[in-house]
Amino acid sequence: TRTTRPQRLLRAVIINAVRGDPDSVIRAIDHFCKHTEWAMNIGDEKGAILDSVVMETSPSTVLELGTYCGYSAVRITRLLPPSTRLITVEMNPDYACVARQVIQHAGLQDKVCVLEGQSADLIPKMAEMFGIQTFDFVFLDHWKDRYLPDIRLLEDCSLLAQGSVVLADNVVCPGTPDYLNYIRSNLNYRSRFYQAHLEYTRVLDGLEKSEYLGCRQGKRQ
Ligand SMILES: Cc1cc(C(=O)N2CCN(C)CC2)sc1-c1cc(O)c2nc[nH]c(=O)c2c1
Ligand SMILES: [Mg+2]
Repeated sequence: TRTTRPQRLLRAVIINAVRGDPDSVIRAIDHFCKHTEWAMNIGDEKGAILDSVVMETSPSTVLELGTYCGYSAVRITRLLPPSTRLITVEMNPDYACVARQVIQHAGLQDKVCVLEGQSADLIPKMAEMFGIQTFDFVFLDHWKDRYLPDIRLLEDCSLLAQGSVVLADNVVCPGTPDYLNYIRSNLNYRSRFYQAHLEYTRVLDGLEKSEYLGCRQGKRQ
């Protein structure tokens, strides 16, 4: 196939969404994925849960790991107050290129920084790069095997504060058992599972929301 799936998704956004209207971008991507071609955006069912967690957190500093085509970056950023920025990390340059165009079509380019590179390399530089201390909200949606090492790295870099919220996609499908075991048995977090379905399918999936309680000791027995 001449074009890639992200490029075909971008074309659907350009054709069907109103420039500057984030909700129409979200609708155009969901329509494309339901009726034309499945793609690994969080989607509308889990997206509504993401929206509610973002709104209840009302974060000032936001980090997303795993941009893909920018769908969740648009979902999150459209809910943020004017002065707040989203930092989103994507290791695949082709995905990052499409995401920047999707985000621009939504009119949110001034509120989103798409960082190309590996989360493991970039997390230690975040505080210095952006002049921030901690993230109020972190969305994990990059790769199941990186959730656990990256949450540990965020802790080690003191990038989580008491009250910080970490939301993880795909904890059932494809599944992140090591991350779930860690976060649910760790006294420094209060976790809650939101049952849902894999985007655009009837396959079971879910989101895990974990509030960082600050640095206590020990593990739950
Ligand atoms: C690539 C893929 C295939 C899945 C699946 O079970 N499939 C059966 C059903 N058919 C229809 C689709 C394909 S689930 C999934 C996936 C979904 C996400 O939300 C992801 N988020 C972040 N990073 C990922 O690697 C990621 C992968
Ligand atoms: Mg996902």
